[in-house]
Amino acid sequence: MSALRLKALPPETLGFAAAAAAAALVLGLAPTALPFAVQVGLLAVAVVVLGLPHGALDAWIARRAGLFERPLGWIGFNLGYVALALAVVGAWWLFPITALVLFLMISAWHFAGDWQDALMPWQRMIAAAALLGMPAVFYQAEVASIFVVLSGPGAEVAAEGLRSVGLVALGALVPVLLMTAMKRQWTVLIELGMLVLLAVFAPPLVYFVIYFCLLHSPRHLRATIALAPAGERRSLIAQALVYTLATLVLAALVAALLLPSGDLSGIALKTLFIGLAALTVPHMLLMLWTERKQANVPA
Ligand SMILES: CC1=C(/C=C/C(C)=C/C=C/C(C)=C/C=C/C=C(C)/C=C/C=C(C)/C=C/C2=C(C)CCCC2(C)C)C(C)(C)CCC1
Ligand SMILES: [Fe+2]
Repeated sequence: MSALRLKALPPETLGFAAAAAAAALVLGLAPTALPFAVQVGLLAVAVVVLGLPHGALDAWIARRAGLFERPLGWIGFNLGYVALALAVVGAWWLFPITALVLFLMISAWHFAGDWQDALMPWQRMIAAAALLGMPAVFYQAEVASIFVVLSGPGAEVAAEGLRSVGLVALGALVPVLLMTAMKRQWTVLIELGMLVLLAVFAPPLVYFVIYFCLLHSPRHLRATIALAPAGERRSLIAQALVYTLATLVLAALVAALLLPSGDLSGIALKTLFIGLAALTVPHMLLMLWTERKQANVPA
């Protein structure tokens, strides 16, 4: 067996694995260490600081890929992005449970991209289904009550469905893990293995925050920054900052207009996840478009 050299692993794999191991250990020993309101606070801060910036470079990616060139094109891109995001918020308002289910499906597709270069499409599908399904397998009541906050009574059905998907995906993940071990794909093996461990020991929001903010977002950010010429990196960071702040202002406005006052965790949870769902649609469409363009397939 070839030696596993930690230095050869991508930095986000190391950071994610270390955080997952620490969280699993602490929460395994003291399962009630993090009250729900603290988990929501953690999620909010981490998503803003580490999660949002990975989409905040979308305008830069779009320009680089040739989606627009002139200032008018830039305005059109921004308006189109916001319009798509608002359409998702509208759809959630009208059809909350269908929107939640679609969000889960689109997210699985999007997160499968984290293993684009390492796994075959069917393996990626299993990995993504397990990634989203595992919290519902190990913490069904918690996932059901989060879904009810997001989409109202009746959304427990989505948690039950997700649990079934998670159970099947967990079974199917075993041969995928064995194959990655046989092929000595240590990065994927560590990431998927630590996800399983984390899903068992960490409550769903902590699980999600560690995956999304320490693996998904940094991987995407690192790939984007690597594309930029060294001289452009400063302006890239400035852009990420401005777009992140703009997103916060927009989210606060939409939440203030649409959400009735109530308990703070519920409002924060709704703003965060419905906000992420809203941003996912334009964010993912852009990723799809640029991938197709790179692969030279007509979009
Ligand atoms: C460019 C632009 C902008 C910005 C943007 C951004 C900043 C973006 C971002 C983006 C992003 C940042 C995205 C994200 C995504 C995310 C996702 C996709 C998520 C998902 C999730 C999930 C699916 C979850 C699930 C769950 C729950 C809910 C509970 C528990 C359990 C579980 C985990 C299962 C603006 C608007 C300013 C303007 C225009 C242009
Ligand atoms: Fe993403």
